[in-house]
Amino acid sequence: MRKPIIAGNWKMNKTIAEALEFVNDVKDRVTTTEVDAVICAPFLALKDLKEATKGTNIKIGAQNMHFEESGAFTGEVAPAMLKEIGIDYVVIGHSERREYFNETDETVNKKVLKALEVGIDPILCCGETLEQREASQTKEVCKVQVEKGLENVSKEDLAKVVVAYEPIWAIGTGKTATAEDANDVIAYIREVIAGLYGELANDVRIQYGGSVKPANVSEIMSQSDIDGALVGGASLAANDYVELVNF
Ligand SMILES: O=C[C@H](O)COP(=O)(O)O
Repeated sequence: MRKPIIAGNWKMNKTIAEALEFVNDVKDRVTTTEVDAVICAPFLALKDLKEATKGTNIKIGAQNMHFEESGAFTGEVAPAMLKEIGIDYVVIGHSERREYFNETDETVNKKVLKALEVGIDPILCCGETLEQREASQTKEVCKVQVEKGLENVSKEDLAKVVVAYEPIWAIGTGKTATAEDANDVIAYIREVIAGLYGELANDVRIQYGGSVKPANVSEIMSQSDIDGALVGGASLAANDYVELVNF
């Protein structure tokens, strides 16, 4: 049985003060232990958020990290720096990072491997553009991104990886893939993982992301292969986050 995982991805939103106000508002309302409730926040707020959520059911994730351990990489954050403050998850290869910060399948793979090595669970993102969808390339694009992202991940580590399927055209646009469409692609992604790891693919949690909100989360979560959601915009409002997690 795969434990559902609902992760808010705040992107470049919320100061430390705003982040703390948010968790203080939601922490007593995120009581379920049947769902992994995660907040992926900007780097600066992570340490304070970890402290503020101690003893609660909320887990904290970063939105990126470098794959090198240390060195001359101005402006970057190393895996051990996140591990030191107890970060639980790290989003890797979000489409915004691929588009605006030149992330490639190769760097994504290096980051996935490094996260696993230091003991942080990676959320590996994949998804197609509108152009690719219209050219019926959705599955092929996801296949390549997932296969390359998982290269050299051991069987033992596989279940620590969360995959997030986010069709780019559905991110922040208000357009959602139908729950059935999303499930179809996610079931296909599971087949791709099964092609690499056999039955262990059944232990991998795969999220859907793209305009998920309280009004559509239960329909999305009722699908057979969808194990969670990676939520941008709607995760910024405390009441919405609580509703999402308690879908
Ligand atoms: O990481 C989250 C996704 O990019 C979805 O963002 P959204 O919920 O604002 O569409």
